[in-house]
Amino acid sequence: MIERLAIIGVGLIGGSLARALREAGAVGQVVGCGRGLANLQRARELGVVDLITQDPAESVTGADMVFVSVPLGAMRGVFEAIRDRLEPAAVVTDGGSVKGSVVADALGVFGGVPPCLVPGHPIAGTEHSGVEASLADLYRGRRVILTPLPETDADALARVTAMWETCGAEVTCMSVAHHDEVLAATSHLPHMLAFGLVDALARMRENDEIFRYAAGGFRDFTRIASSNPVMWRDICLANREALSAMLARFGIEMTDLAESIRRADGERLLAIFERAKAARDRYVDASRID
Ligand SMILES: NC(=O)c1ccc[n+]([C@@H]2O[C@H](COP(=O)([O-])OP(=O)(O)OC[C@H]3O[C@@H](n4cnc5c(N)ncnc54)[C@H](O)[C@@H]3O)[C@@H](O)[C@H]2O)c1
Ligand SMILES: O=C(O)C(=O)C[C@]1(C(=O)O)C=C[C@@H](O)C=C1
Repeated sequence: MIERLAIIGVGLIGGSLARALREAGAVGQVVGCGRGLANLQRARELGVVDLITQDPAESVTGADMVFVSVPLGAMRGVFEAIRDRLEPAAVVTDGGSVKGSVVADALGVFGGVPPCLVPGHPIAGTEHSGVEASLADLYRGRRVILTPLPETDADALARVTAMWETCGAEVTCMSVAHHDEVLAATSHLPHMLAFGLVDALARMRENDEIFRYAAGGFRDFTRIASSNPVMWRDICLANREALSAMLARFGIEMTDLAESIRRADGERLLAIFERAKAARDRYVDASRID
């Protein structure tokens, strides 16, 4: 049971956590903190939070759990604002999509990794933003990755694990570097492909015609190109090393595919598509959390 939860950044991710914990009856009071007053007022109207403030330092007063769910570029500023105001027993965790940058921000601000910090990342989301888009069941049956450090307090890790399990998620721990490499491949690269494809097509003269005939495949593949541009700029900058390596590798694969098409190498094309179909079918089966 969390007595007082501070959510700094009451958007899709923070709002969904508050909703899930409330629905489970696992939280006493929720304090919402953000920059936009209208979004905070809406969060209170929707019953996602009880109290609102635009001051991160004020939001953590009396909080036993602090969840930071702001874009990655704003993490450091939030850490600076709350550093001297955290309760001695408070646990701090976050939902940022890249973990190396969050840990680096914490190191820079706290002068070392604070034992109360449990870096985390719910592998769940949508292309929508803001509290209005938050959902009580966003994390049900989904995975949450935690990247505890050697300094991380075992009790803090247990409390954050229990919090996510209460939301119906399955918690996995891994190293910061491994997290950032894996997510560069499975989340950040696909977003680059979707943004890149839509932008390229939209800039082509004949695109009015092209988009008119785009159907299910285009829609499925490009849904994530409607995601928040600021959030994705920050993710790219925060994970630029792993993402650049992944883009370079993928570029080689695309060149190979294009060459097979140019050479009319049907055998090679079939081999690639059969391998890909088998891998995706396996993934779909394996990614089900019952
Ligand atoms: N959207 C997704 O699918 C998804 C999934 C997993 C993790 N994440 C991560 O979660 C975090 C939040 O993403 P989101 O989708 O909830 O975004 P969002 O835009 O819905 O919410 C972010 C909120 O943070 C507030 N904010 C921005 N700067 C702030 C600051 N300096 N101080 C206080 N509040 C501030 C914004 O006003 C907004 O209400 C990001 O770090 C993102 O990488 C997103
Ligand atoms: O489903 C979506 O819309 C998402 O983009 C969610 C998604 C992803 O799967 O890539 C996006 C970013 C995250 O950090 C975690 C999850």
